[in-house]
Amino acid sequence: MLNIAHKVIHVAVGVVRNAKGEVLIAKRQAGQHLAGFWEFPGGKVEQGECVTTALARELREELGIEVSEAQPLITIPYDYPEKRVLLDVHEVTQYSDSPVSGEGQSIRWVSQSDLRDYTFPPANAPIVTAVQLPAVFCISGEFEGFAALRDRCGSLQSQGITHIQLRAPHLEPAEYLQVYRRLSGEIEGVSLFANTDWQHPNVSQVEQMPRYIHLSSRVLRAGYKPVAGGVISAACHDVEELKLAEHAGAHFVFFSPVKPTSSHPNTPGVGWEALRDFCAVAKVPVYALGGLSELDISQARQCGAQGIAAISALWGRIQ
Ligand SMILES: Nc1nc2c([nH]c(=O)n2[C@@H]2O[C@H](COP(=O)(O)OP(=O)(O)OP(=O)(O)O)[C@@H](O)[C@H]2O)c(=O)[nH]1
Ligand SMILES: [Mg+2]
Repeated sequence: MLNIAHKVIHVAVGVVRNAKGEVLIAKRQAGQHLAGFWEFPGGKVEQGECVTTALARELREELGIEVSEAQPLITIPYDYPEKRVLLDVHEVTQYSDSPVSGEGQSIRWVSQSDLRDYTFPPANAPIVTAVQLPAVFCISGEFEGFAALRDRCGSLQSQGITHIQLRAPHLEPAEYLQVYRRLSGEIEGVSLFANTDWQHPNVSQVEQMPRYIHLSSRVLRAGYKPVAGGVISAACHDVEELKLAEHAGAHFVFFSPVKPTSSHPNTPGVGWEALRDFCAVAKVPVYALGGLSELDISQARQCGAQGIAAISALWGRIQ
């Protein structure tokens, strides 16, 4: 059994991409912990070493590359039966030399979408999610009529937005689903999340659930757990809701409000330190939400978030 007093092993892990956007993975070798699983390269942070120095050293040893720039992507605390690890994952944004197998391990370049075909250690699922998610997530604001909604989403897509949550509290449930389905069919290439706040889903409705589902905190607190198979996001305002979200199988969450926001004018922002504390305990990627724009991505990342989500800053921006 795991001795709770066991020291947490701090591990520096790197997401390395090539010019095609493929990600480098390596196979753990016989004799290593979790032998046979694919992993992202990296290794243990030594005593007195900072995580970025450890990352550069491990990637030099394992792949023969020189890392000159890396950005935090996600931290994952995870308890294996035999050890506790903290995976401190960084996106390697600049490196020199081509990666080669430095320790006899198999290495492979894999497209983002094919990562799902590989078997990673149990702690790694959120890394795969984080690699596949963008830094910016749009939540829809007001719109008048379907054509305006579709055009706005199309415009955002042409500006590089790939993930949108359809938030339309003014629509009745049946109309919401109709608009959602029609829009999904017309904006290919965008992952469109259905906000379940339009109803308390029950078992019969689960059958026709969209592939991308967003759970509002009200739905979360009602104990709703979607059937497996879709991609699930959830809204959280505190760690209690985070635990509910993780229990419901959420692949990623939104944490709000980081700053005061026009959609919730009477709620003060909780601030960056609260975001940092939240991200430190989250086992899934976190989007900072509330009064933020793309100018806040770097600060959000420094706090351990995946990036920012926004209504006002993105929805109003039409080319
Ligand atoms: N590098 C790496 N380690 C991971 C990942 N996922 C995961 O659970 N781990 C765990 O993190 C721990 C430390 O990683 P490591 O074994 O690569 O450390 P290392 O390079 O210093 O290896 P060594 O002890 O053989 O010298 C291991 O228990 C490993 O199973 C991952 O994606 N990459
Ligand atoms: Mg290693």
